Amino acid sequence: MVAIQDVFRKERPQGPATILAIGTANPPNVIDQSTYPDYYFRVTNSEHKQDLKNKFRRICERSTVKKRYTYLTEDILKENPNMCMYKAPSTDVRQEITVSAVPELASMAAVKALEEWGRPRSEITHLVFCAMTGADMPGADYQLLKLLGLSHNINRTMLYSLGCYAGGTVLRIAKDIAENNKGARVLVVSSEIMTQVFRGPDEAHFDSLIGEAIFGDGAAALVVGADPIIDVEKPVFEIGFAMQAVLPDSEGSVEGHYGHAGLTFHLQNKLPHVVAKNIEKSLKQVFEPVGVTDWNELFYIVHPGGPAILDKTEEELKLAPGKLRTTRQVLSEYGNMSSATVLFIMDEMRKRSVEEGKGSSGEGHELGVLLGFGPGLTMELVVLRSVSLLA
Ligand SMILES: CC(=O)CC(=O)SCCNC(=O)CCNC(=O)[C@H](O)C(C)(C)COP(=O)(O)OP(=O)(O)OC[C@H]1O[C@@H](n2cnc3c(N)ncnc32)[C@H](O)[C@@H]1OP(=O)(O)O
Repeated sequence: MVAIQDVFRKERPQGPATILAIGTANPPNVIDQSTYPDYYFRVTNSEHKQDLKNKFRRICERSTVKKRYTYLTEDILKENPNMCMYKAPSTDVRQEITVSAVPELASMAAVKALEEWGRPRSEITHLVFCAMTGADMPGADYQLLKLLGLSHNINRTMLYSLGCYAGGTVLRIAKDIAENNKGARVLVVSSEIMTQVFRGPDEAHFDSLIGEAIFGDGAAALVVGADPIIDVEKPVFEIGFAMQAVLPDSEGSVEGHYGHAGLTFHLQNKLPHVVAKNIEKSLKQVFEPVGVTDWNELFYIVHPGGPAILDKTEEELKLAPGKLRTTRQVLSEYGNMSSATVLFIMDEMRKRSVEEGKGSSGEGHELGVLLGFGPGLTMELVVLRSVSLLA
C-alpha cells in the first residue's frame, strides 16, 4: 500500500520566500496631532483636568507624530459616552465596530496588493492574518475570504491579540509556508483598529495617555511566495531568516488586558531601554556568521512604538543619522499602527528607494533587518534581502 505521506508529500521550491507585492490602507478620518489635545479633552469631557491636558500636549508634541487615521468619529463617541470614560462598560460597542472594521480595512489593503501582484486571486493558496483586536468566530480571515472572493479551499491562519510584534510573526509564518509548499502564494494581512483601546484620561494611568498620543488605525497586505515567475511577478524583498525571542528582564514592559471597558494598555517607562539594550545581541547572533559587524551596513525597519525606542536603538547600535528616517517618516505620517507599522515602512522604503535612484529596494543596501516588538516583551527579527533596482 502507498503511504499517505508519499501521496501528499509536497515538492519544495528552490529559492527563498519573496515579497511580491505590498498594499496599505487607512480609514478616512484624519487626526491632526497639533489640535488633538484640545479635541481629545473636549470629546472625553475632561476639560477640567488642565494639568493632565498640558502634560498630554507635551507628549503629543514630542511624539513626532503629525497625523494618524481613525475609525472613531466624534459622532460615534457622542453616541457612546462610556467609550470616553477611562473605564466604563463599553466592550460590546467597541467589539461591534471592530469586528466589521478589521476585515473591511484589510480588504482595502489586500485589493491593492493583489492588483500589484497581477495574478488571479484564485492562485492565492494561503492566508495569514493578524489583528490585535476584533476576535470573532468565524474570524476576520473568513470575512476577508468572502470580501475578496478567495477560494474556499485556501489554508487560513488567524492570529488575534499578539500586539505590535505580529508584523514580524506573519512574515515568519509566511516564509515557512512559502518555502515548504511549491507554488504556494500567501496573502499576508495585518489590520489594526484601535477602537478597543480609545478611552478617556485618568491621572493614575498616564501610560494609557501615551497610547492615546501615538496609536492610529491602518492595514497592510503582502503577497509572499518562492521562485517568482520571471517577467510576471516582481520581487520586492526576499525573507532570508526569521526568529522570535522573549527579551530578558522585560516581563510587564507592555501588556494589554481585556475587560468590560475594552482593551487597556499598560506600558512601563523602561520599555525603550529594554528594547534597545537587547537588539545588538540578536544582531550579532544573526549577522556575524555572514560577516556583517558594522550595523550601518544594514537597512532598518523598526517598529516605532514611540520615538524614545528609535532614539535609544540608534544610540545603542551607533547608527549614522538618517538610518531610521523611513521608520520615523511612517511614525510621523501614520502614528503607531501596531503590527501594520513595519509593513507600511517596508512599502515606503521600496518606493523611496526607487524615487531616490538607490541601487536596491533597501535604500541601496543588500541586507536589512525588520524588528517587531510587543507584549512579552516579545521581539520578532526578520532578515530581509533587497532586490536590485539597477537596470
Ligand atoms: C501595542 C504593542 O504591542 C507595542 C507598542 O508599540 S506599545 C507602545 C510602546 N511605546 C512606548 O512605550 C512609548 C515610548 N516613549 C516615548 O516614545 C516617549 O517617552 C514619548 C513620546 C511618549 C514622550 O516623549 P518625552 O516627553 O520626550 O518622554 P519623557 O520625558 O521620557 O516622558 C514624559 C513624561 O511621560 C511620562 N512617561 C513616559 N513613559 C511613560 C510610561 N510608560 N508610563 C507612564 N508615564 C510615562 C514620564 O514619566 C514623563 O513624566 P513627567 O513629565 O511627569 O516627568
